[in-house]
Amino acid sequence: MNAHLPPGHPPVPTPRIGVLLLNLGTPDGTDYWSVRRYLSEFLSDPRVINTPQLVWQPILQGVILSIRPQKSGANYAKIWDKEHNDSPLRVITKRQVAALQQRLADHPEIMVEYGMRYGNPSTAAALERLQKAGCQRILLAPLYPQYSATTTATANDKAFDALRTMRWQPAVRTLPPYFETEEHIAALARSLTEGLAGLDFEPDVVLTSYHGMPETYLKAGDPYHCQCYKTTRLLAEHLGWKRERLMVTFQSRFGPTKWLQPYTDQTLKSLPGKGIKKVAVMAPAFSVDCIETLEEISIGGREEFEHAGGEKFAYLPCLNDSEPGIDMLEALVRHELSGWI
Ligand SMILES: C=CC1=C(C)c2cc3[nH]c(cc4nc(cc5[nH]c(cc1n2)c(C)c5CCC(=O)O)C(CCC(=O)O)=C4C)c(C)c3C=C
Ligand SMILES: [Fe+2]
Ligand SMILES: [Fe+2]
Repeated sequence: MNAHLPPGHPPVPTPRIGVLLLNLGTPDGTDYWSVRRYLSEFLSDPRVINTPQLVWQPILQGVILSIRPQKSGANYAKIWDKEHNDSPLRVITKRQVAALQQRLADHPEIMVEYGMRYGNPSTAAALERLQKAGCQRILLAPLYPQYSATTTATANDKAFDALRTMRWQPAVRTLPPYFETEEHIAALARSLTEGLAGLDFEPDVVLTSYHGMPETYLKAGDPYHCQCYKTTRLLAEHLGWKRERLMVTFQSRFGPTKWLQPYTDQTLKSLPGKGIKKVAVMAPAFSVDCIETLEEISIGGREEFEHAGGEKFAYLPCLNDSEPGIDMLEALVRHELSGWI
């Protein structure tokens, strides 16, 4: 095609279609400065922290970023992927990209990439790669099943910020929240059933532990809370379980304000006293295992539960690049690309 271009004309790539998996991001290392850089970018996002920047930045840059990177860095070190010397969130996301690219092999024009909202690889760099490779149509796929302004919206915002600067801007679509889709619920059900089959005990209850958020965000209209409860209800219905076999809790509290309740840590501490001594925990707000699941729940939650008298504890991994997880991603992506492929 380029053979007919006049001298000096920029090359014209063959048109392709991009699928950009978007996730939250993670530090480049477990050292103080890597974690500080990441947390500073993350916690400076007004979609995440609603306090006016004039008030918030001195608190963040002064108090929080003096202490938290050390504590978080030590926690990241507990779960760091030694083989790849990288964060599990990035390692698993890369595997999702490779698996999805393979599943879409019947469409060689599709190019799958990933970008992070905070840290590396940035959303802007990923979009530039896609655009340079000739992707004139791009599906932005924030990998958060439940919508929240603190996750889905800010991931899309970041992508749109980058698109604003492009002379040849691709057409874009965004993946809607997929918490209630048949594909998502079926994937969770399969993953849960397979996870339970691998245990040497039958849990009295399964906790569906969702990342929390300040209660004020719910009151301001963020639908995340309701979408979490609906995910669990649909999962119970799909499995034919009594709803009480699944509990909804919220984890990863940050700061002194009231967050969505019931809290996962307090629930785990209280269950043994109520005679519930065997539990399994899954985390359906996370598409990929990360510090919040591998450290906070699988290590910390287990300790809290056992310390309170719990006898059996299992953490069931996220969908990650498992077969049910990639089946789901493939189906969601093919659906969203309809008319383009
Ligand atoms: C006000 C603070 C936070 C809100 C609101 C929030 C929402 C939210 N987050 C996720 C998914 C992830 N969060 C992760 C880490 C993380 N989250 C917060 C704070 C808020 N999250 C902090 C401070 C951190 C950093 C870790 C730490 O210092 O303890 C991650 C994991 C990143 C990793 O590197 O492994 C994910 C994923 C969701 C779904 C969500 C929705 C309400
Ligand atoms: Fe978070
Ligand atoms: Fe609600």
